[in-house]
Amino acid sequence: MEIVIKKDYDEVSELAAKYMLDVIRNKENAVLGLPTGGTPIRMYNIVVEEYKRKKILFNNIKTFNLDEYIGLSKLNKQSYYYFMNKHLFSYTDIKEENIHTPNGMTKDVLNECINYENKIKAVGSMDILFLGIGQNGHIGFNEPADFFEPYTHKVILKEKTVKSNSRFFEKIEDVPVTAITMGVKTILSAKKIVMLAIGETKADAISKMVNGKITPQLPASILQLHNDVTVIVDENASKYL
Ligand SMILES: O=P(O)(O)OC[C@H]1O[C@](O)(CO)[C@@H](O)[C@@H]1O
Repeated sequence: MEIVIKKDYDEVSELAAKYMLDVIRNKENAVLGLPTGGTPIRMYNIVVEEYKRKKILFNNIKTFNLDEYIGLSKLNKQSYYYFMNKHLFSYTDIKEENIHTPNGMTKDVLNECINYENKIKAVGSMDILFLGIGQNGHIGFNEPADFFEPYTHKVILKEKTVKSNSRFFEKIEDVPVTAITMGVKTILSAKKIVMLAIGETKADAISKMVNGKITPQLPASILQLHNDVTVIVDENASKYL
């Protein structure tokens, strides 16, 4: 695991964006795995700026998002599909059929999970996957648990996650308590993984992920098994390393 400590959010975002831009420049039909949350927003801004300077194209890029809330439609402002459009896709020439997020409105969640997993397998593998990390060490929506869930699955969100994500909603009761997420094997199947973490609230999870034992109680620790992971943190998130 390569750890890169940067001064602040801007520097973390610039390096993360560089990883994304390098992949897009070198492979016009690259497959990107993408996160939501507050952390990657500046990275997406930088990528959009580069697109606007006509330096990159998205027309053959395929994307797979890590997760989606169950019960929120694509038109819902809190859905992760909406988030991705707002921060990245709507500025680019990406084709709608190349954008993939789990369908949170499905009537058959199990079937949707299998379909999503198959769609990822069908493209071979993600060239690069970006991750944030929850304060409890979750990746995607893989919450601390007694065992690792390998493939795309339904998850019941932890109270801490619902509370933390309630900052994006009007009131906490509006936060969905279930979601569909890639599993840990899905995540590990990406050729390269780049994790971004900002702030002291992530420092404990980052330290356990890097130096602790591999355990489903800290899902991000599974990344120790991948041979090409870069973790980009600001000074605050590196506090316990
Ligand atoms: O970047 P943030 O907002 O701190 O979120 C961290 C993590 O939490 C999630 O938003 C889900 O709770 C993840 O998608 C993300 O990796």
